[in-house]
Amino acid sequence: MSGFTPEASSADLGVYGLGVMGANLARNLARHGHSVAVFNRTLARTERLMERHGSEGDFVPASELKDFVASLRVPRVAIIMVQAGAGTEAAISQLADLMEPGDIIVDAGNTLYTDTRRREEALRQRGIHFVGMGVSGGEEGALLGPSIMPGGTAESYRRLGPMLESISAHVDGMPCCTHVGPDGAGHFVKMVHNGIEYADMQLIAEAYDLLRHVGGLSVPEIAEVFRSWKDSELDSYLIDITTEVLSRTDPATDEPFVDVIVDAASQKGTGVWTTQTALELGVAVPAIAEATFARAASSSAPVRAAVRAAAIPAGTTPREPLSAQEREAFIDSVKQALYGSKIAAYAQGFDEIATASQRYDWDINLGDMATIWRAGCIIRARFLEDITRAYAQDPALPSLLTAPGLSEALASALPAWRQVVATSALTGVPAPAFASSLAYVDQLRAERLPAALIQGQRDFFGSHTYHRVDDPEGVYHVLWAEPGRPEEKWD
Ligand SMILES: NC(=O)C1=CN([C@@H]2O[C@H](COP(=O)(O)OP(=O)(O)OC[C@H]3O[C@@H](n4cnc5c(N)ncnc54)[C@H](OP(=O)(O)O)[C@@H]3O)[C@@H](O)[C@H]2O)C=CC1
Ligand SMILES: O=C(CO)[C@H](O)[C@H](O)COP(=O)(O)O
Repeated sequence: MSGFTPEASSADLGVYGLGVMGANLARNLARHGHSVAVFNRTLARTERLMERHGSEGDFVPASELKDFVASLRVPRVAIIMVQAGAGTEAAISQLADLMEPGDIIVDAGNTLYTDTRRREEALRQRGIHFVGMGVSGGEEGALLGPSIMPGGTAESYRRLGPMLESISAHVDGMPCCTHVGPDGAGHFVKMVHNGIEYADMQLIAEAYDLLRHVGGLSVPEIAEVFRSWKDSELDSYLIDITTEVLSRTDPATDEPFVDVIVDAASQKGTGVWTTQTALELGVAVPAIAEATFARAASSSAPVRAAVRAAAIPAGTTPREPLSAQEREAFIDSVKQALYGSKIAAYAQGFDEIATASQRYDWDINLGDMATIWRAGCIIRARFLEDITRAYAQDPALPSLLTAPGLSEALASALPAWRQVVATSALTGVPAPAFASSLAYVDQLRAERLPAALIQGQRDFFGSHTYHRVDDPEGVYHVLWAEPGRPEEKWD
């Protein structure tokens, strides 16, 4: 039986959890010259890392957690990269019992920011810095340079920052890592990153579906369309990987690979958290919510089967093959609808971050968030350069929809976008995220909303009161049950 007993105080920092992300994060740190203590609950993973990659740098493996902690130089830094929920809770509590005031525990997994706030406060009472840190980039990003979003104290960032910035992705020499803000700010921003990721993926999937079922394109043709969008404002990692997935043929059946995958999208929770949190904060994120609901709807197999069996008719417009000219025009319209929807989805995500930053006094720099998402992470895209520029010009931008450049792009996309949403409704090829993103823009640009009627209804049934346009601060109520229905002004 093998076992590792490391030398005391021999490692710069440690990684606890050597699964997909943890192992690659540890390798990335070691490859950048840091001596990295490594520990995993199941020893086999530590052994595998050492066997396969032990020569890549200065690893300090430990079989026992107490030896792992003892191997860290003071003040100790331990990065946890384990399953969210009970696994993370267990790892934090075990580490905290072995650490001392001044030490730093980093939770680098996807964790709900309210848990991070709670843990940060509890560990602060014990003098231990707790850092909730978002990491994005998947398996490859963790190894070659992720986007890193650390929260916690400024003091902990002074110790962590240089190590994290050394292993993050870089754009024009700038690291895709910055101190996001105190306590749960880092995990909050990672959560919204994932919410935007859900929306972006759903929008791309809707574009694919419309091109296939309305445009009549074959899967390889759609792959070529996506490939050509790389030379446009839509250039992004998610478009790249979509092209790869659509270009694959299943070797067993010779069918397009996408046709052999069960059409039920899974989720691990970050889209739900982003949507729930937006509801709690009172921020509208319909594209993110719609993307999350679309995954749920796709996975409701019995409900889908029952409704399919009910033979509810499809759209009323006959789906005749488009002429070559119509096809090209439709492809361009879908492209514009995708870009317009994407701007709307990012605007929603940034709005959610801005609202939380105010609520929790985090002072998050939105321009910095766009900057660190330009490379390394799943939502990396050319378009993030525009967002970075927009916040550089006006850090207090009320909405990305109003940013110079983006508002013009939105305006120019709108006619085609409306056509695409109308076509989706008429043909019955669903495009919920395209439609809700469009409705979001239309709501925000409207001079008057029917919300006034809702206020009237609320006042009628529940005396919930309303404000008048000629006295916006005053509180009014109509005595609906009394003759003549007089209006009262309340103090
Ligand atoms: N995969 C991805 O693309 C990304 C994942 N993340 C986040 O990173 C974290 C790790 O994910 P990933 O590497 O994919 O997961 P894996 O499933 O590959 O690895 C899970 C790790 O968690 C450990 N673990 C589980 N339960 C416990 C426990 N009770 N006590 C101690 N250790 C435990 C496992 O140890 P053992 O070997 O003993 O089972 C293993 O090391 C998650 O929070 C995830 O959300 C973040 C960004 C991207
Ligand atoms: O954090 C990530 C990417 O940024 C993880 O890959 C996460 O698991 C993605 O979410 P889901 O599994 O719900 O699609």
